Amino acid sequence: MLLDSIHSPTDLKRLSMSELPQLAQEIRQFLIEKLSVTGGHLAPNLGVVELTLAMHYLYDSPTDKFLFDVGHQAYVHKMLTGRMDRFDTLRQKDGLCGFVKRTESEHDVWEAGHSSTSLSGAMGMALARDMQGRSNKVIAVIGDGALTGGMALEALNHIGHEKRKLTVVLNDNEMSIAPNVGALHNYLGKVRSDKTYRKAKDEFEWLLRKVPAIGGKLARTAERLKDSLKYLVVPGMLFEEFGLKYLGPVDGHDTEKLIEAFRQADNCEGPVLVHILTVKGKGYSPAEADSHKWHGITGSYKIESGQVLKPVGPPMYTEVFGNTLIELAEKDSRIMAITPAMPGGSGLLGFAQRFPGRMIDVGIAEQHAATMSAALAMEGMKPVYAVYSTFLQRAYDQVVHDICRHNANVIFAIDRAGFVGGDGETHQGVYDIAYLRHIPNLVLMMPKDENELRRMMATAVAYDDGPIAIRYPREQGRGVAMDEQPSPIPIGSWEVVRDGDYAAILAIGPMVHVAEEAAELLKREGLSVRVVNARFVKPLDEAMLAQLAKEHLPMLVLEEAAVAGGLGSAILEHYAQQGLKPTVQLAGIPDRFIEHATIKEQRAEVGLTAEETAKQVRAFALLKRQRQTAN
Ligand SMILES: Cc1ncc(C[n+]2csc(CCOP(=O)(O)OP(=O)(O)O)c2C)c(N)n1
Ligand SMILES: CC(=O)[C@@H](O)[C@H](O)COP(=O)(O)O
Ligand SMILES: [Mg+2]
Repeated sequence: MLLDSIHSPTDLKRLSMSELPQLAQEIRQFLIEKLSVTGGHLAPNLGVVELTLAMHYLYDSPTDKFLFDVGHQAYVHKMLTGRMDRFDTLRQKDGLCGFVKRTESEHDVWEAGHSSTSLSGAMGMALARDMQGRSNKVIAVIGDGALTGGMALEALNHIGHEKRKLTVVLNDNEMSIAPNVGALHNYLGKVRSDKTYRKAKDEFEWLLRKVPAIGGKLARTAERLKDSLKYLVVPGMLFEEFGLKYLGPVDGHDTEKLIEAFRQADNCEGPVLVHILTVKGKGYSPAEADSHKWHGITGSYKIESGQVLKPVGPPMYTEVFGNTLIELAEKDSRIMAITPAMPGGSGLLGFAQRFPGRMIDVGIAEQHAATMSAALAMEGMKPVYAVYSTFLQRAYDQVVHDICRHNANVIFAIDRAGFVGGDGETHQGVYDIAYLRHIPNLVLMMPKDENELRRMMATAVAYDDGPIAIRYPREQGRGVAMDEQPSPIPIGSWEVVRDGDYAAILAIGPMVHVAEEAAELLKREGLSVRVVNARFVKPLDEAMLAQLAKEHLPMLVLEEAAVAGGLGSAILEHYAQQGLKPTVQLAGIPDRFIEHATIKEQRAEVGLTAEETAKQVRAFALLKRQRQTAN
């Protein structure tokens, strides 16, 4: 096996070009086998085997900078840079990160997780290089999906302006996670299939090669003619208009052709875009046939059959959301679903099938999705903006400026709220409470189980007074019975799920059940603890807060979200404004990033467990005695 001899890019360079196809085959086999146990982003990585080989074969990483957009397709890069032996730990606690990770290797120069940042990174690295008089290469690999992200176009615009030397490799596999959407996608499709240009270009080059060595003038004319021919037929001219030289399309699975194209790019002045055509999932038939499903696999699969092993038990919150939205949309034709490139992950495929034209996938464009939703609401529609908590971070200003300021009646369906597990720190949905609750006009709520999610969706659709957000976790429901006709919940009303008079735990979402388990543990010690489902972050249930203060119950606020700016902070602010000083302790995510692991491990890492919660509540007794002694 050639692969056994590869421990660094230096080892790779010792191989002959003719050995690379075999190595590519071995890399694919390695990925298919390893990920059949660990899960991960199989299809994207199978599509970039030859590309990554060509880059490491021709260039000198880390002197030459490789920037992988999103970074979910960097497994081959990790294999070639000495991390093959760590793939059994992929996306696991203290294991190999599923994205590029600077602390893992000197070859990992640019981290991501969120898409469309690589071109800005490349521009910055090229600028720094030039300011420091260095001469290294800068190569950014960006997919056709990530190219629909606004940041990428901002960077392209600047790259074309600066005209500094760098290479953009556009990895065009016609797929985002779902099939890619948008004018850019259609445009690239023309280049992929433009037989006229490809035939004319090949014939022209054949002709040029036939004519004996052409003198300078005629060569320059020929070059100009080729460019004008290109201008006439090749739609890839968009990039030339942006100020980048366009090369391609190149077969993205032919290592030799890729190396030739990169060499050509290296010989050009200024920025170059090399457009490569690849197949997402290349080399594994189930993934080639359905690269949407095989974009990212959570869990394991059977290699031969391609059967993905699904968790048994209640449906994910996402599935309950998708099914409930269909029910609601049956009765309300104003309802539209908007997704920034995540129709599958957000549970909207059924909705799209049932209501063609009422599910709008805008591509990787969270900002555009938000502002467009505001306009839809202003014009009498009932837009449901379905977005992961972490990706909504991209649209913070649009939420403030275009939705809440207008009090636009947009419904936010914020999925992946809380820890997300294997995707780790770039994807944790733990900041949305902090970045949303301070915005005027917004209602923010989170259900304790899947039935309450349905009730909150009914609440949101019935609510016409402005923006309203529901956040829910990346996990299965609790297996509770679901109301046939979910009834709306009074806005701002919390729920006492367990009575008690020793202390109170105010919890939200899945933490309500952690609180109930903690209360059960404490009951065995004779301590009766009240559990409140503090399901509205905004508005707070001020009547219940007054009651709790009046009873002098010490309180613990339990949330799977950043403590800073979270629900607990809101409660402390409320009491401070009332001039009250009850005992309120906060339990949530501390001021640091939480890396990849299972959700259970991530919760344990920050103490969001029944045992830790019980310990904190038990400490109230000590606090009480200390206070009594002091008085
Ligand atoms: C800001 C942001 N929005 C959404 C996502 C989710 N996401 C991850 S990869 C991906 C598709 C990327 O498509 P492309 O760039 O073509 O790469 P490919 O997977 O096809 O290689 C999306 C939408 C993200 N990572 N970042
Ligand atoms: C790389 C990326 O951002 C997406 O593929 C993300 O990993 C999807 O997350 P879920 O698996 O939670 O849908
Ligand atoms: Mg793609």
